[in-house]
Amino acid sequence: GLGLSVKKDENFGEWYSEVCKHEMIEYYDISGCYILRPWSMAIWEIMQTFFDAEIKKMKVKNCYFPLFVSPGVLEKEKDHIEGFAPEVAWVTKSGKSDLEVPIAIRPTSETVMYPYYSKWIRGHRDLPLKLNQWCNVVRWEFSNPTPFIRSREFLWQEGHTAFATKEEADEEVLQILELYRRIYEEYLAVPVVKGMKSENEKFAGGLYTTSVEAFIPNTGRGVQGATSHCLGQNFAKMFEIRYEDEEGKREMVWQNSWAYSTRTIGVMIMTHGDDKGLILPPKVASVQVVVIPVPYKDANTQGIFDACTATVSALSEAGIRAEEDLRDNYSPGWKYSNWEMKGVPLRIEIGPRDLENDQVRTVRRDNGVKEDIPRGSLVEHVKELLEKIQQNMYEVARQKREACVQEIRTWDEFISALNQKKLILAPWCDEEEVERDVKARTKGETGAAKTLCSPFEQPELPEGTLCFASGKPAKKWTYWGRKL
Ligand SMILES: O=C1CCCN[C@@H]1CCCn1cnc2cc(F)c(F)cc2c1=O
Ligand SMILES: [Mg+2]
Repeated sequence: GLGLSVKKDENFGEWYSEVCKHEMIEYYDISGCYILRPWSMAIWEIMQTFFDAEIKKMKVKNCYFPLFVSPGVLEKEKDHIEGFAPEVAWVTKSGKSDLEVPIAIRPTSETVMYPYYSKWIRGHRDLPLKLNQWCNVVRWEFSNPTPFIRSREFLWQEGHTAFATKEEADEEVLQILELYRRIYEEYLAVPVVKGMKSENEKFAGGLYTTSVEAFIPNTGRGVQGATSHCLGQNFAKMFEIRYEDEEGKREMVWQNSWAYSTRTIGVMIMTHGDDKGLILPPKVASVQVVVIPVPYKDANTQGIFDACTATVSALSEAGIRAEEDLRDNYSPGWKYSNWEMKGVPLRIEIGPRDLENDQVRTVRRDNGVKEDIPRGSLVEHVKELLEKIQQNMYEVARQKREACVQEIRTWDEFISALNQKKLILAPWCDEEEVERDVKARTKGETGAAKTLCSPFEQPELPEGTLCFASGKPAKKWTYWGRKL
């Protein structure tokens, strides 16, 4: 049928899968792989256009490294790879014959790129080196595949930069993190928390990891939105990436790496969708306004169609992404449901009365509000409406997320909040052993609780506040929760 077979609050997993199938993705015959159809690819491209322009302002250059990794190099990284080894996909044959040596498919590109960073970086004039690539990566994950959120192949950008000083690296980590916040909050209308990952949750190969964290109220689960790592000099040591400084001394470089992926689209769908389907934030909607004729038996049908076409061209000339749906084999009602399912943020209806009054009827997808606006002030009205929709979607999502935040002080309060699917803010002693202990004590079929991040914006931590889990003096406020 046309509608969704389940409600978002009743069966979130099934709801999400059905919503995704309304032209965002198609399931593929290899488990964990999905087809990105134009309706979602357009979202990826709009974000890419923004982010690519922003990193170019930061003097980052795009490049492209091979998909294949030779085993020697991949295994060079004992510590950070060993945990990931089961996820690495290998090419072992070509045609009928076995390859002499199996070749890995990149799950991330440090080991592909850094041998060449070592070759290219000789003197301090070669720094900073700032490269990015837009590509796919493959991680043969075994936990439940979810469209956009967890797939065996996904699209991302991965930035890899090298500096002479730690100060430069530290600064860039936060500049990139701010871009990730903007992608989520300004484009996807999804509120995120900026913070530092714990020692346990950070990228093991790096020095520290910062991230933007989202939260899905329906499931009470946190989801890592994007990461920006400072790698310190760890990879410089491993790959001999040194430069000759002004005094002729050979110094190791300081490096960062940072990524966001098509997971962003899944977080947006989960955050905004409702029981009528997708709701697209106007900033990332490939069709922001759909214009639908409402002909009436003997009324001036051609006049109505012409008004629709004129409306679309007026909006398009103003830079608004508008489309008319003049298909004569579907009723207006069917079209309303179809475009609501696809999440088009604003609908314009033009019927006989609208024609007479030289007006159009607008209907917002986010809150259903209808408004008749005169054709004369169409463009500025629609621009205003799209901005209001964008802002409203963000505010609503932010209020829903804030309603889930629970500040706790004791273990019992922690467990109770966890069972109520809350986003938990707790005073923590910041000891790795304690985080491992919390994971162990909260393990269950719905997954253990772990730290999401320690927010840069720290609430007041009164002297003498104790860690909720260990009873030791708390050092910081940290968000905890189950993860998607
Ligand atoms: O997260 C980023 C930003 C972009 C560049 N990479 C870093 C760290 C990636 C961490 N990571 C994440 N997943 C992995 C999966 C693997 F199979 C594997 F061999 C290695 C990794 C792995 O290193
Ligand atoms: Mg992983």
